[in-house]
Amino acid sequence: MITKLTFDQISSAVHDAYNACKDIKGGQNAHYIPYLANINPGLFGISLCLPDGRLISVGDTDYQLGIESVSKVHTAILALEQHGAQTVLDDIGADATGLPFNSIFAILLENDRPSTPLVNAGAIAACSLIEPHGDADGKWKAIFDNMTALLGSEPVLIDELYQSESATNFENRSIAWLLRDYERLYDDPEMSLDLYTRQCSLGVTAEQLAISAATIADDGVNPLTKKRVFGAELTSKVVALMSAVGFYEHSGDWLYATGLPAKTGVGGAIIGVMPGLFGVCAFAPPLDDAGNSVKAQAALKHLMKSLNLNVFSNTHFDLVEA
Ligand SMILES: NC(=O)CC[C@H](N)C(=O)O
Repeated sequence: MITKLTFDQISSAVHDAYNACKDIKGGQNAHYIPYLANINPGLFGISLCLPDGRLISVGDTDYQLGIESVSKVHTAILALEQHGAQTVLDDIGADATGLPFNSIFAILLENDRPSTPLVNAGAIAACSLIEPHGDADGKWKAIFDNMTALLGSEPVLIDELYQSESATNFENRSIAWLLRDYERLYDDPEMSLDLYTRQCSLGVTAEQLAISAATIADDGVNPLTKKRVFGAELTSKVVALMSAVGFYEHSGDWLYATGLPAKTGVGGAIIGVMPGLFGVCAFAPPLDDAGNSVKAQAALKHLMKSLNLNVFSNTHFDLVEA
């Protein structure tokens, strides 16, 4: 079924979601990363980007937030673009772990495979896969440039966050060396870990993240810059990865409740992709027990319900002029 929607109707739905959720309490900032523990828990914003580049933004959508695990999507895209879908499946995997994002147990259960580039193990493995092999500066440039192309503008490294994470990421260090032992890291472990930590420490706005989500929804063409960032055949792979594990151990519940393929980060952002329709980002720092923003989840759930959209249903919308 095709629903006709105007820009104003979509804009109202975004504003309604904001107003309905702005007073929601609950959750707490990521406490294990000192920088994130101290950011203002009251920040909240939603930004939605349409394939024609029009943006609808409400709230704190120009606040520079820590991208954290949302960056796993961006670097997975780069690994897919550089190596192809089959190599990423063979070398990393695409399975949901059903376990927390930093689970070492998941690596053991998955018979030595990192399992998916959207959990910590697979994301560190993805950084190890990025070309040019053995060249930390060259790899960082590739990760940064790819991120910039997806966002449509440059992110900014939040040095304090990078230092904060580097000083406390002992679990991720264990993951990197365990993968090394299983021959599931494809470059130097400390270098791969550092690249991962650095990409998680990039500062981006909710608006930039919505544009990157819209680039995925738009089959790899950035709706603002109009530049092709990745091959259209990769969209379904990226959306499949996000659907399978975007909310870690809560991924099934999320997808069942909302029908929105999405990916969270402990900085409080969630990006959502409706292929062909829009990319969206909601942001609020307090998290649930799985590390997913409480308020951003509520806002995206509200939005999907009021637009009557679901990736598993046959309702699509045609954007029409009023
Ligand atoms: N889920 C997340 O956003 C986790 C990212 C964080 N940098 C970590 O590795 O723990």
